[in-house]
Amino acid sequence: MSAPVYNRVALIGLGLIASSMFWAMKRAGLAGEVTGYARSAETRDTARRIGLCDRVCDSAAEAAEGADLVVLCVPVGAMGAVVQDIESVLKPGATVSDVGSVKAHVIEAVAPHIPDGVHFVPAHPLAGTEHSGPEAGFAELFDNRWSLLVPVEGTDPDAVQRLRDLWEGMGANVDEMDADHHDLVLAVTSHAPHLIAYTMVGVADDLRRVTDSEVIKYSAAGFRDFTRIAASDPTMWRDVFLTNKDATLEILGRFTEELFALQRAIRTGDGEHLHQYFTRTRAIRRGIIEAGQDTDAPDFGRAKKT
Ligand SMILES: NC(=O)C1=CN([C@@H]2O[C@H](COP(=O)(O)OP(=O)(O)OC[C@H]3O[C@@H](n4cnc5c(N)ncnc54)[C@H](O)[C@@H]3O)[C@@H](O)[C@H]2O)C=CC1
Ligand SMILES: O=C(O)C(=O)Cc1ccc(O)cc1
Repeated sequence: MSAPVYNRVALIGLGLIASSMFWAMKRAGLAGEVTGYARSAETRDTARRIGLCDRVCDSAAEAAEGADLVVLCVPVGAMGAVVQDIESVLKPGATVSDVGSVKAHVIEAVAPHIPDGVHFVPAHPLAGTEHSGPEAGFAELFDNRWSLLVPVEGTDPDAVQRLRDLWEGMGANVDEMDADHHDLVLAVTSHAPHLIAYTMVGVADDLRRVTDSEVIKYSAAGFRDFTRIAASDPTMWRDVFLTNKDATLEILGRFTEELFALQRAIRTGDGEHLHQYFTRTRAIRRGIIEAGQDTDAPDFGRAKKT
């Protein structure tokens, strides 16, 4: 057990990430008391029933009042509204953080509502599953995964270090990045791939009407991964695409160009083009493995502990 990093932590939005944070903090004794708030009474009841949070509150302000760390764990599009509910109760010296999958938009929506004397340190754990809600979380979710901190310029280094201590205590490896770079990297590694998975499952579903259940019955591993990813929470992913619009469109534009080139190679029988392309992508995968950065799970973001 470590010494607590924060005496009081408030989790706003009790879904997969908040519940995993709660169990991970408890596992390592990182917080004295953890309060929680969820918008729906049903989620709050579930949280109370399963012992998620030391105290489940009926408003975000009640949960955040007196907290040393408040973590916004709601969909990216809801962050701005949630911080407005709590801004008047934030304690001087407290830190506000978030776990949103997009950073520039969250900073734009949240930073104007952070009172003087309160620190704001945005974060993003690169770990998740296709499941959501208060019962989806588990203490090991962040073990040996990256968590990215995205502090705005001029942020108190002690506040950043303390949040780093918390994430490391929850098992994660921590790096710092600026918001625009984060959003571009995530568009390539997470956001565009999710959109492609959604599309591929939609296409297969259309086809299923013709081929009956064969598409699912005989699906190989690649397609199974697509169906897992495409089962992710619709609200969360709608918000990701609407708030990381420019970077996602940039990557999708490049993707479409390459796809058209491959499509043309197939149509014209240009085996040389296909072979060269696949040789290049195979070398990339092998390079990743040799560098010790392999993902050893079908999901995303595992990093080698150094
Ligand atoms: N699911 C994943 O794999 C990952 C998600 N994230 C980010 O973490 C955040 C939370 O995601 P999850 O825990 O997966 O979601 P979730 O769907 O499991 O939980 C979200 C919670 O926020 C609540 N909520 C929704 N709108 C709200 C509002 N307007 N006001 C108050 N509460 C509201 C929901 O009722 C629910 O309790 C999102 O910003 C997401 O982008 C980050 C890393 C991985
Ligand atoms: O389950 C998967 O494959 C993921 O990609 C999990 C995930 C989803 C969203 C994030 O912002 C970070 C990680």
